[in-house]
Amino acid sequence: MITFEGVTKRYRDGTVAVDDLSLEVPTGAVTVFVGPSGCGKTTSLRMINRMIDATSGRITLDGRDVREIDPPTLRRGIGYVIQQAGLFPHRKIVDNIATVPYLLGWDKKKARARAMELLERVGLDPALAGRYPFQLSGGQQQRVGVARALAADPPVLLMDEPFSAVDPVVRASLQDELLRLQSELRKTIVFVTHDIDEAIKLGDTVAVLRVGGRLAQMAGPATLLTEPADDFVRGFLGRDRGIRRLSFISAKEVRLDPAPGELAVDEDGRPLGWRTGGGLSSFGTFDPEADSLRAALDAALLSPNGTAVAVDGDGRVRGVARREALDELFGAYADGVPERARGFHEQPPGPGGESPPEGGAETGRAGS
Ligand SMILES: Nc1ncnc2c1ncn2[C@@H]1O[C@H](COP(=O)(O)OP(=O)(O)OP(=O)(O)O)[C@@H](O)[C@H]1O
Repeated sequence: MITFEGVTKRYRDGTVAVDDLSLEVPTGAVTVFVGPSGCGKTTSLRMINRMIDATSGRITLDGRDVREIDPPTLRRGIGYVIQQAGLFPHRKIVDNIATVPYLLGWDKKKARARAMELLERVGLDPALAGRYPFQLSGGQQQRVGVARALAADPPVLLMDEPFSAVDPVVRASLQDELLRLQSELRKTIVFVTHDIDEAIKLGDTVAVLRVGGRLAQMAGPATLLTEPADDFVRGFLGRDRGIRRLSFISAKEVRLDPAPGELAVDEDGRPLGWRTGGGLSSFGTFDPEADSLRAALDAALLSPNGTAVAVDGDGRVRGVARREALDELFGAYADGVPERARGFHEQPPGPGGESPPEGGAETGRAGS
């Protein structure tokens, strides 16, 4: 665990970037620092690995004051990922990833083998190993940045706006990849962003900072959306809080009815459409085992009769969710949403999970 205990950072010119910050970063989870430009996110992050030293207060890592640990030793246990990856331009990808193992004195063969393993782990083609950074796309470079930070298997990962220089589609896939990696690796991650949607998607816990480096609220994303502490947090969260909250409720709880005869299916039981006058109309699907209530609602809205089609992982019809069944759950959660700790946070679709089932359905899958 990392703790901030009354941490203040005053720069030489008198700017107070962080003011009496106290919070706990739990082990094995993603904690996001989010807030407007200049609120002290980067300063807070860099005080953890002592790229910046606090003026007063104390930061501990597993109970030890980081000031008692010499910076090179401290940083060996802390991976660091920055915007635009910060790769060494004259080193091949494989050697970029192996930077820390080389520094640690690993033999070249072992370090390179580790780099190749990580290249695959972050979803890159091993054939890219021999290229130079300029020969990779921005998204690929960011993946290399993540691989490099993971090379020596540090328990802690600091990520400073790592995905903000790429376009929204690439950014979403990098976020999904990080969630997937984290479900295997369970690192202690501190992630800085100014994008509240990214914070809500990635964070197990989200710390909202206000300018002046003061903590406005720290909570799980569902609580943040349900109970913003004040007008600043409410304003920062923006619109659609009610809909976005639904991403934190599993669609498992939706009551299913048997599929009616109006729903046409193919020979494998996959939906084809709702029978209307002369043909088939559109429909939306959701997988109750994997999707959220938001995805189920979206699926209902995609069907002209307001009924969502529930499918299994292979896209076969399991039943239907009528609007009344969805409304029951909306009512049940009107006062609050259980945190991810209660067992659900919509995970990114698995490989191939984004393609609609055959028959051209629009799926109700909604990003969180
Ligand atoms: N070396 C420095 N000397 C003086 N002031 C600084 C220095 N570095 C940062 N600051 C100031 O400290 C405050 C916090 O900066 P910081 O970079 O931590 O914020 P941030 O929340 O990460 O911002 P952004 O989202 O724009 O990157 C800002 O007012 C900034 O201008």
